[in-house]
Amino acid sequence: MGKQDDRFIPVHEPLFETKRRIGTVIAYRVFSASVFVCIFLIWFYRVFVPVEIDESRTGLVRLLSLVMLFAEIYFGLYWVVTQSSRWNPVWRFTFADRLSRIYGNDLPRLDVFICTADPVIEPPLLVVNTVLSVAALDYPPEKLAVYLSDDGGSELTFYALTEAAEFAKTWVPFCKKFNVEPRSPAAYLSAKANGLDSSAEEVVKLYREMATRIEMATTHGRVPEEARLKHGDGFSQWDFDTTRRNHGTILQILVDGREEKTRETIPTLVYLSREKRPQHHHHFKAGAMNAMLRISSKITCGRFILNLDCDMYSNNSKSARDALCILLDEKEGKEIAFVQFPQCFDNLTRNDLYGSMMRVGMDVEFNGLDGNGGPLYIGTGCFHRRDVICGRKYGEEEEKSEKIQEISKPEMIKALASCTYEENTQWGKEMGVKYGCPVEDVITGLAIQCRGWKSAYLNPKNKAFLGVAPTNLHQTLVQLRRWSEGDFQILLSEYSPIWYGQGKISLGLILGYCVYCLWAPSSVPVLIYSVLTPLCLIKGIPLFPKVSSSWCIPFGYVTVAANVYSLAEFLWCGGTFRGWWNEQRMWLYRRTSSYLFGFIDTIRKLLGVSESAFVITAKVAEEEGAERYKEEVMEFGVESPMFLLLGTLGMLNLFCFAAAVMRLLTSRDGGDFQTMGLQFGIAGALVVINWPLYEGMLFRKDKGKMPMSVTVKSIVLALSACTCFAFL
Ligand SMILES: O=c1ccn([C@@H]2O[C@H](COP(=O)(O)OP(=O)(O)O[C@H]3O[C@H](CO)[C@@H](O)[C@H](O)[C@H]3O)[C@@H](O)[C@H]2O)c(=O)[nH]1
Ligand SMILES: [Mn+2]
Repeated sequence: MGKQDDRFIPVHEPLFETKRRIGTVIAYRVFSASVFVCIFLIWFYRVFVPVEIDESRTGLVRLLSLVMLFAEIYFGLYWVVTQSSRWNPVWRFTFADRLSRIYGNDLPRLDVFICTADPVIEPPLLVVNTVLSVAALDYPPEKLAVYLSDDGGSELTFYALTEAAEFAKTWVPFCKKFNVEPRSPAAYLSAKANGLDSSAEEVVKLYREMATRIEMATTHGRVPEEARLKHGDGFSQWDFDTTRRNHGTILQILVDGREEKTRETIPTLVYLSREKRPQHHHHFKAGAMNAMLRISSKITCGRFILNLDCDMYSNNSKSARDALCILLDEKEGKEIAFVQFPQCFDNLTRNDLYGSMMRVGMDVEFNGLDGNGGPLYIGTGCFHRRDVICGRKYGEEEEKSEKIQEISKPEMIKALASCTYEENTQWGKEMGVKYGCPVEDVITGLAIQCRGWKSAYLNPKNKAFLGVAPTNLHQTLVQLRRWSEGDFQILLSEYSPIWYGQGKISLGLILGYCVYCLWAPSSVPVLIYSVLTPLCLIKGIPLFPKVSSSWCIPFGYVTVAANVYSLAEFLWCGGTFRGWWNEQRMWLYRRTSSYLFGFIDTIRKLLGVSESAFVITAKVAEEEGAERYKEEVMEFGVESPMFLLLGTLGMLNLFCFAAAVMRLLTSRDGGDFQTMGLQFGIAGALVVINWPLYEGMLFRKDKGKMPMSVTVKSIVLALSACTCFAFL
């Protein structure tokens, strides 16, 4: 150990504390047990209580009840799995003042990695705001470095970054002097929409001018000549034949904190566009992260790394200090590999039409995971230890020395981001972020935990980072398709939490991972339920016990208890009733479209029929669509197989329910209701929840309605399904 390390003297004052809510947990466990008893009764009913046989169709009825049994076993077991994330939740609280007292400004180096991939989908101005927000973190600038990885290889993004480097000289000192929050200029401006202090006016004027220049350049697709002259050495790295999929490494250190003169004003700022060649796989974001890990090791070599998506700006300048309270804690902190903050968004409406907020996930489930060994790494808003993400096992000695031995020549550093550098190395396997999975971050975090590490979840009131969530139905479903597919692939991969995690992480955490890994296959039972219930309703086949039978009680209890509980939890997390209702709709749509496609895609990949792709999520909404989103009108608009499926299921249910109600009204004794009351209930609820879909298919005229072709096909398919089933 060198002299350098004297400041890391052991301190016994804890830098954070962990709290539990014993009373709530016990109450929850009692409730949970009561639900489980009823699930068990339902299974018992399906297996042992003979179905009422209508002579003519014994075989069919037996088969149907077998299929229902399968679905209910899946639901029940999945429910047991989800209990892991509510069984033992913890909350972490940090003592940032103690950190300041102990370390002063002598904090370890922190490198921030920001990924961007496409100047159209991810506008340079948005990226630059993220960069500026972290450049102004409450952290000593000589210890902070910001790396922007541009997989789009775009001159426009580079140009925007040069502008940001200039503006940062005003912005960063301004933020620190006046304690500005949030520190993304755009977010600051919209927060201060009514009235600025005089001190801010000058700065804001500079920002607006810069924003105009960047936006002009973006709309015209042309970098201003002045900028080209000023940053000649940067722009000269673009050749006339450079395309996003074919170019050499472009590396430019825009602000170099290693040089004396810039010290203590703004952090180091680096632009990187790693080499890309058509014959080499670039491994999407994971590849970008690994290139940054290597490049930064030769420039600033921060001991800690913060990873952000290009749309996730820092909303709370204290987040780095909060994270360090955990990572630098002498006792418990030592075993924690990464600190994950929640993924929160600032572009959503109150009732969160597409359930993008993942409220319960972020305010309940992640605390539950933390109690079981630590949250997943979700790819953004996460602080890592450099050497752990690079492969260090728990128990091995950490390399704390942060001295860069010598300043390497740019050409030598650039070689680290070449296409061939990783050949015959462990990069992407045992080192760095793992390759080959659409949710590379989750599998990387899991592997870290399997090497003996824990992770921690920090969710301060003042949200640390805010990003952009998709605000239209199709994009939401596409994103969820990627996630569900990726998580299911993990389950089947060699790193499966079930067999790989066995004995390495706690049972609770294995189950915690399974909650997500089983998203894709849970599409199957939901599909069964939502197809069979309405079809059997018109054919007059009862699937559930009679309304008068006491076997109805477990079915009723499970349904009511689960929904009342989920509503209460949702409201407790700050949601609205409409928000909850929207989320229930999305619960259904996710399962019957995204997850189902994710499931099918994974199977196809296993059979070698297709390959993984990463569909980048759009960060700007088209104007008319954005208006509709504000009014919380559901957006369809595109022809998509996922919509065709949703449309068909919706129509099928509508027809069946309508037909059954007609029959009920014309019959004299209401016998159908006696035997099929629960089915009426389910089908009725489906009609109500699908209402926005019916509006989009049948009544709306705007551009966001369901395309006519999808509507027609859906109706034809639904009618054919009804007819076929009727003749069965
Ligand atoms: O080839 C690529 C593709 C994507 N990205 C970047 O990866 C980030 C995430 O991509 P995005 O399209 O925004 O995906 P989301 O669905 O919003 O991302 C969520 O899900 C991903 C896993 O699917 C995680 O990696 C992300 O951190 C998480 O925010 C963005 O900054 C992109 O610029 C790259 O750098 N290179
Ligand atoms: Mn994103």
